[in-house]
Amino acid sequence: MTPPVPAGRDRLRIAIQKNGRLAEPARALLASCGMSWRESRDRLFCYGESLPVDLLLVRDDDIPGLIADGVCDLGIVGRNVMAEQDGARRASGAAPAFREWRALGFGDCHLALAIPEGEAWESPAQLAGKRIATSYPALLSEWLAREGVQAEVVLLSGSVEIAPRLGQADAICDLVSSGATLAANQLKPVVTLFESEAVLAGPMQDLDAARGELVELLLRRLDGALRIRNSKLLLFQARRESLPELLPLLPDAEAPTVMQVDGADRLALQALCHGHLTWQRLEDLKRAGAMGLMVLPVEGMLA
Ligand SMILES: Nc1ncnc2c1ncn2[C@@H]1O[C@H](COP(=O)(O)OP(=O)(O)OP(=O)(O)O)[C@@H](O)[C@H]1O
Ligand SMILES: O=P(O)(O)OC[C@H]1O[C@H](OP(=O)(O)OP(=O)(O)O)[C@H](O)[C@@H]1O
Ligand SMILES: [Mg+2]
Repeated sequence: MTPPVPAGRDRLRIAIQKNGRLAEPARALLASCGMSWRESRDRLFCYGESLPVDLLLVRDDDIPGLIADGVCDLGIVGRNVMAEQDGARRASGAAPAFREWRALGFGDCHLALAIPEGEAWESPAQLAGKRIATSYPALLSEWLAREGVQAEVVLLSGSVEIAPRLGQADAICDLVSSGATLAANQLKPVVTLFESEAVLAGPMQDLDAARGELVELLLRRLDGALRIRNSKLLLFQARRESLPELLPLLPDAEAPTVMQVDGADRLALQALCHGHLTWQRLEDLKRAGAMGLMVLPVEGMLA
């Protein structure tokens, strides 16, 4: 394994999930910012080749703590994990030690309270004295306190949805994405406690000067990558009189570039669209007078 760089290092270290849902998208996002790595044989540490930015491959639960301890500078982790650990620190009187630096737009899910399908839901008050199974005790306890409900929190590290069937709990509080796991366990969601996605997590304060510049470069590239993630460049020609009908069909476009085509009664237009360019929209544009429509992927962008 490549030896860890000693403290006071001028390289940047980013922790990402080793395996699991966020592992691949996190790597892909960093790679789209121009990073490449040499992997160690044990695949726990990746030495940055194109930039002095190394990766630490870990369990997602460890990422906020690694940032808090200064072992790594930044991390990519679910907002749910960060908020839970932040809540646990708050409950124990510890100061906040990490914060969300950027929302990354993948790993969407939410933390929901769910009860057996056959039961009626009226209000949180009906949970008084009940047992609720969860892997998110801090977030659940904070919600119960806000609602003024006293219930028993049953801590499980996984397979939470099965707890009611096993007689371990009366309700559950767990992550939901498609809702398939709840449905398969005859549970229904009744309250959303928390909305989550993957985030870039970092310390509360800015990084020291040596690594500050590297972080700025990284954030600049990351912001560019996030901005163009769903963006497409739209090219077409049109007659000037079609513009009033065409432009309202491009509400998500940055001010389109309009050029006169030499020797023709035509304009050439170029628009960077940030929303989804559906076939329907392209057909609407064609009907409104767009000619020779072309949709191009955007590879990179620096604001
Ligand atoms: N069903 C889901 N759909 C979408 N995103 C999810 C879903 N479940 C979890 N996530 C998000 O992905 C993150 C990682 O989920 P994963 O299941 O890979 O974690 P894990 O089993 O705790 O992994 P690790 O082995 O690293 O501890 C979660 O913390 C959450 O932010
Ligand atoms: O709404 P759905 O799309 O069904 O997703 C929700 C499920 O996904 C996660 O579990 P995961 O599959 O990661 O299993 P684990 O909890 O055992 O890690 C989460 O804990 C839920 O159980
Ligand atoms: Mg985990």
